[in-house]
Amino acid sequence: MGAKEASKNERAGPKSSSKSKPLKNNQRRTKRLRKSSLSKAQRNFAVFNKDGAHINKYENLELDNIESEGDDGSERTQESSEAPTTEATPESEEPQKEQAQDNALDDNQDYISLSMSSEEEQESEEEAPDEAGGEHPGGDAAQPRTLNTDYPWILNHDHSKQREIADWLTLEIKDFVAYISPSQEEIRVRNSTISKIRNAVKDLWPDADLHVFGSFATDLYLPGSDIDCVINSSSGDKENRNCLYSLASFLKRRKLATQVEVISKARVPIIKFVEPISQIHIDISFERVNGLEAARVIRGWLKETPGLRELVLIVKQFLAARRLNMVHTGGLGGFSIICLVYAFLQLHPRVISSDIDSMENLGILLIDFFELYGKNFGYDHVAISVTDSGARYLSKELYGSLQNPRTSFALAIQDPGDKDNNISRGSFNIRDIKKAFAGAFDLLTNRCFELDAATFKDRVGKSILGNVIKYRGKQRDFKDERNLVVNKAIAENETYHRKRGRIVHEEVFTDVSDGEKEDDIYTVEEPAKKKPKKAKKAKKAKKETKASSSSVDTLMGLDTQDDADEDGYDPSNEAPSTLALEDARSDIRKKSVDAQTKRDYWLSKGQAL
Ligand SMILES: Nc1ncnc2c1ncn2[C@@H]1O[C@H](COP(=O)(O)OP(=O)(O)OP(=O)(O)O)[C@@H](O)[C@H]1O
Ligand SMILES: [Mg+2]
Repeated sequence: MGAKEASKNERAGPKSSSKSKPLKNNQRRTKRLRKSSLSKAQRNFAVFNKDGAHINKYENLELDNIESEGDDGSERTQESSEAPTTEATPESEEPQKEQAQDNALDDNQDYISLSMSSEEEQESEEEAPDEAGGEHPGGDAAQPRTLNTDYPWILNHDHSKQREIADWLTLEIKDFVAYISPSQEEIRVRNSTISKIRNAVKDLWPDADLHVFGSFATDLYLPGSDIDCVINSSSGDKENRNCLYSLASFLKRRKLATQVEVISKARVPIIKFVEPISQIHIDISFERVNGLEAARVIRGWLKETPGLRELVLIVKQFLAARRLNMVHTGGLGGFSIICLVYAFLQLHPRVISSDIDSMENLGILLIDFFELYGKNFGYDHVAISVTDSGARYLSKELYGSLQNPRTSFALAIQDPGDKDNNISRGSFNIRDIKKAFAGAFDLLTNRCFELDAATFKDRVGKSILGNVIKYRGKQRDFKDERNLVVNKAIAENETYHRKRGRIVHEEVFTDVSDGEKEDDIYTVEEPAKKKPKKAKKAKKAKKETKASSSSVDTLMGLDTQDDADEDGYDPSNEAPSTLALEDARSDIRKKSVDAQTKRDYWLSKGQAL
């Protein structure tokens, strides 16, 4: 079956006659769960819990050991080619298939298996003690593994007495986020790591400065996340092969870098290395400002969007645990995850109409997120646009630059900093990502119904979130100490933007260093012969194609007659140039809210059953 055909079937949604009976039961359960969350009335789901479909598919799986990639401690400098940006070949999909088989999931192709979650976890052999004395989800006492090691966030945090199962899941999400949020020490280590590298960079190139962007500059990092940096200089000439190698060997000589890789031929040339004291992975790119601008935009989103940080961290961990977070293997990178969750919250009918408070309904929202992007989203036709002031759906037909030339079944997210850039174009393994989301929806809802039907006694020590996420690694405290230590990456990014006032793309150099210097003596490597700087590629002129007659339902992948739009609003009829205007955008969102409220389209589609 071709990608498009498969996708059409997938988009048929819950009303498709091909849906099996258990799935219908499952959908009914979900709807009830939502009602439960909204009305806060106690409901009994036991009647839906008789088909055994709730059994946790992960429970009997042995944890697979990550084969460490280049962690032999040896330093290496290697030339890597550009990461693939097109759809997966059958060969490139093979490792994940093998992994799925290793995990005995071959009888359950809907789910993507769990694996170890982060670099930090690869190194840790420690097992968290079973302080809560709880059982593994499902309560199989014969499990050979130490209990609770996969979901340590429930230690001493028992929510099993919650009347509403959805509230239990919300509280677990908050616990998970507190569990993996950084301690003072972790923030200090990141700060000092960056200071050391910045000082070294300034020693090597006095006209340059190092800035941090990515998850450290947005507070969206997991304990094992890398730090993304960029070096900008007043001469603007550091993005070339010679400079990359000079910096790599300079950092090695100063013992600031091990496991060094120079990737000079990629679209965005970088050097990658591990800082030996902190063991943090660092990526350094050169002479560009878009990441610094994106960090500011994302922090703005975080301020105005309750629940965004929580859901992003959960989805990040969810994908990391399945190795679906690495763009070079077709996974979904951190930036794409942020945009997906932001768009989801910005366009969620009940969030934008203030029907629900996001922070009090994280559980329901997580389930909705998995349902939307796992089951209902129309990947073939819909692109996602996120800007510094909101999100909207675009018709792919209107935005040719966001389309994948090889397949229509691809995630398309418009870069907030460049409307012609699809930031998720490298995520060619969207099929597995979608499957993983769909599987998580089923597992989470089934788990909710199972526990709702259980006695309070039987619930003790159980986890809902643990059905889809695990976290293994050094045991952590539940300390979110971000308010106790300044995150220097954020402070410096704010300074950067204050100094610049606004980003001028031609002038990328802004010095925000605090004057810290290292005293040690070093030898600056003689720079290799300079090559003429490559002329920057001119942006491709993109012609937006004619407006199509796609309806909101088509865009949402809910193209059914019953869901026909009552108010006739069709965003695809809006001229893209108009859509880009601030006023028009808020107008569109308003219209969109009305349409969504009237038809309550994807969220409430099942409540009709
Ligand atoms: N495809 C892309 N197009 C443009 N910019 C990108 C793209 N991918 C990443 N970036 C830039 O790099 C930054 C870091 O991206 P990354 O995917 O590492 O996310 P992250 O928030 O740092 O997550 P993680 O903690 O997983 O590393 C983004 O904030 C963005 O500025
Ligand atoms: Mg990053």
